[in-house]
Amino acid sequence: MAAEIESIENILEKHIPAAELDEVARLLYGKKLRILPLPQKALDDARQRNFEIKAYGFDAAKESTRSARIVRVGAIQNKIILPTTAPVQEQRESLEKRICEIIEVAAGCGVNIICLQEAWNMPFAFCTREKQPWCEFAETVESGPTTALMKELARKYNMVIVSPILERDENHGDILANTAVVISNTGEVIGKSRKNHIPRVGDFNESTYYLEGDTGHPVFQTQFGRIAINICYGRHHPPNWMMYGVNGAEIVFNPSATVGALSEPLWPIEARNAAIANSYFTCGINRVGSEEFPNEFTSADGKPAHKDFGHFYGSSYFAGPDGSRTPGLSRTRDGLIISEMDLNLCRQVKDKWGFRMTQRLDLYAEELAEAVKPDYKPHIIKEK
Ligand SMILES: NC(=O)NCCC(=O)O
Repeated sequence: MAAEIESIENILEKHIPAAELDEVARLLYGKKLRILPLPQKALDDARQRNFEIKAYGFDAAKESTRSARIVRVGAIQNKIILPTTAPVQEQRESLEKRICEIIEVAAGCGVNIICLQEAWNMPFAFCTREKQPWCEFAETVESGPTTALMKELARKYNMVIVSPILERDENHGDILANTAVVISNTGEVIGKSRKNHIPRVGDFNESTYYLEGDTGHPVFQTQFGRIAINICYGRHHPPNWMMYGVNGAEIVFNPSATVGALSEPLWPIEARNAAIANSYFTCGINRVGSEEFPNEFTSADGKPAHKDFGHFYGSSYFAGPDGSRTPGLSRTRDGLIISEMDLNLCRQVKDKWGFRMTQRLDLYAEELAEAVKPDYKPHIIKEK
C-alpha cells in the first residue's frame, strides 16, 4: 500500500513556487493568519513526546467600546496506543497517559479551552457491531474515571476541557450515548452534549450502540467564551450547526472519527462553511492511524470482510467566521493545534455580512412545521 500523504500543505509548499505560494494560500485558506510563537519548552516537549504542534492567531479589528476578548483554544488528535485486543482498562489508561502529556504542553502554551477527539479514550470499535468488550468502555458522565481525571486536569491547568466519551446513563436504564462532557476550568462538570445524528454509512454502524442524542443544541457559557459541540456526523447537517449559532455559540467543536475513503473531500468544507454561515469559530478534530479489530466485519457493500477501518486522516483545523482557516494538522501523526482568537470577530462579521440578520428562521420554521407532517406534499410547481 502507498504511504499516506503527510499533509496537503507540505505538498503545496514543496511544489508551488515561493513567489506564488502566499497567493495560493490566500485563495485556498483565506486571510493569512498570524503564526503564534510558542514557548521553547512546549516545542521541545512536543518533539520529545512525538506529536506535532501548530499555533495560529485569528485577529479582529480593535473596537473603542468593547475590549478584545482573546482566548486560546486547543484541539488534540491522536492514535490509539495498544492493540484493540488488550484489556479494556489498559487501553483506556494508555490513552489517558498520552492525553495527559499533550494537555500538559497545551497548558504550557496558555490554552484556555481544549477539545479532544470523538470517543477519545477508546478505539472506534462501532464498525464491528459487537457489543463486547466495547460497551465496557462506557462510563457515567459525572462519576466515570475519565471525567474524574479530566476534572483534575481542568482544575490544575485552569482550562475548560471538552471530553467526548461513550456515556453510560445509569439513571436511564444503563443506555449508551455518544457524549461530550464539558468540564469547567474550576474542575466542575458544566454539562453534556450528545451526538444528534447517528451515522448509518459504510463501517459506521453506530446505531447498534446508541440512539440519536436528546440534549438538543446546548451552548455552554464558560469563563472564556460560549462553546458548543457538534459531534462528528452532525457536521453533514447544516441545520444542526445552525442551531448552536441560534443559541449563541461563539466556538463550535466538531470532535470526529472519520476515514479517508469515506469523507476526506467533505472534511475541509463542512466545518469551515459552518463558521461562515453562522458567524462563529469552528474546529474539526479527527483521529489518526488505523485500528484493527480481532474479528472480521463487512461494510455491507459486497466487498470482502476485513478487520480494519481504513485510515483515520487527522487534518484537524480551525476556521473563523470570516472564512479564514488554519492549515490542518498532519494526516498521520498525533498533534495539538492551537488558535488564539479574538471572539469579537464573531460580531464584527455579523455586522459586515448580516447573515444572522438576513436568515429567515420564521420562514424555515413555518415551512419545516409543514414538511414534517405525514400528509406533506413537497412544494413543486410543475410545467403546464
Ligand atoms: N464518527 C462518525 O460519526 N463518523 C461517520 C462518518 C463521517 O461522518 O465522516
